[in-house]
Amino acid sequence: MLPVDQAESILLNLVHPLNGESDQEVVGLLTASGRVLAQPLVSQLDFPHWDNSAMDGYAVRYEDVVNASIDHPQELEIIEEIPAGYAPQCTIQTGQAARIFTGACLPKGADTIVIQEDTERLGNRVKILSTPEPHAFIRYQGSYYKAGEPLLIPGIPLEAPEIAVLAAAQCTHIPVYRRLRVALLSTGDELVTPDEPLKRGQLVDSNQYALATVVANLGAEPISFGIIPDQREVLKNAIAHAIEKADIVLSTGGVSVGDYDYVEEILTELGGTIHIQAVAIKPGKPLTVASFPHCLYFGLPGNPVSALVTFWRFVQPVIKKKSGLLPKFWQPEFVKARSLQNLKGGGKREIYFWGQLQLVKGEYEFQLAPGSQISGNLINLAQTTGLAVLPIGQSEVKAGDFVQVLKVR
Ligand SMILES: Nc1nc2c(c(=O)[nH]1)N[C@H]1C(S)=C(S)[C@@H](COP(=O)(O)OP(=O)(O)OC[C@H]3O[C@@H](n4cnc5c(N)ncnc54)[C@H](O)[C@@H]3O)O[C@H]1N2
Ligand code: MOO
Ligand SMILES: [Mg+2]
Repeated sequence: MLPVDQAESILLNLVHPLNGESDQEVVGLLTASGRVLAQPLVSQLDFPHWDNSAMDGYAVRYEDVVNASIDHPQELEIIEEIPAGYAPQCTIQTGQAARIFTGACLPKGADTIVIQEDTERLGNRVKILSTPEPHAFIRYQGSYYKAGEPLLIPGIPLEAPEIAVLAAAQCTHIPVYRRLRVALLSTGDELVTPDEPLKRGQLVDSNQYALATVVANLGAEPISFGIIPDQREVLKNAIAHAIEKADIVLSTGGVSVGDYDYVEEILTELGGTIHIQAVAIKPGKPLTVASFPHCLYFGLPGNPVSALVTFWRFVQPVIKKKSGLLPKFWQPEFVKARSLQNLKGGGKREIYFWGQLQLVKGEYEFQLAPGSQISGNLINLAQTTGLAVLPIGQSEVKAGDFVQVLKVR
């Protein structure tokens, strides 16, 4: 059995991220959400594009209002009104001001904005009732970003803030990495689909649906191969087909030591290189990983909790890294949390307990899912947001003590 951290580093070293040139496609602003930027973005626009006012008020020359106060108001002549979107025509001379609104261009000659709350309007004149700071409320051209500098770097996920930047930069054709194709297949003679009547001994294939969900949530494209019976040749054909179609294959079941556990043998027969056969993790020990020239194959254990735990711990960072994301976006996120229950360790495997991670008064707490923490029990897996980890050699975490927790959503 490989230690968890060794298995993780083997896996991450096997990942060849998508190529920013050959694996890119172009999407629009409204379809870019959740995608990963594939090329650096540079704008030819300064931000702000023009010197402009941050407030509704009057554009003035600072020297004209330097001694203004309620007792000694400074009176200026208003020579132009400048709403947002309008290009000012006049130059402000000594003794003059322009009426100006938020976002409107600063007129030539003016260097300061006086907010309208500090003024009194008298027809085409304005009394300035207090001295502003020099350059007050001016948003200078290029003060946020100068044309030609790097704006967005490849490998970042595109969400609302980045899409706002892309829109503002008039980038309407966005180069993103293509979606990863992730094939899913469930092995097992006992399995039926959720809409089939259950006969004695049968079980619904829940893994396929769980995995399709987590894969899609990562922005990849799940390709379902359905349920494959425990028949060597049928399974071999299905696996061969999946490897051909996908960047990553996730099968569940058939990786332990039972007579019908064929996955590893088939992977070897198909020319795969086996990198991992078992990991010292509970649940999830029989995790099997093989590589093919264009595909990475994960044989996840069949038990529903084992399948999801090994997905979260090993497959998720692999999918993220392969998708083109920068390391800070694919590295697993562990947090320190106060355990609300005793967690019992022991044995030869790193133990993953499932439950809820909640932030209480600035500190994480881990609430163990009640009921049986056994890999066949998917019922108490609902609402899992974190996995508390007990390393090998640690016999327990007492209620109230801290434990490392892997965030899973
Ligand atoms: N003698 C030993 N037996 C087992 C060992 C062992 O070391 N020695 N390891 C156990 C561990 S740990 C696990 S985990 C399982 C893994 O088994 P497989 O990956 O071979 O999976 P199966 O045997 O096919 O199924 C296990 C279990 O999961 C249910 N299952 C399978 N597929 C699905 C699915 N798509 N959706 C829902 N549930 C599924 C299946 O019915 C079985 O109950 O092996 C132990 N055995
Ligand atoms: O590894 Mo198994 O997943 O312990 O039940
Ligand atoms: Mg088995």
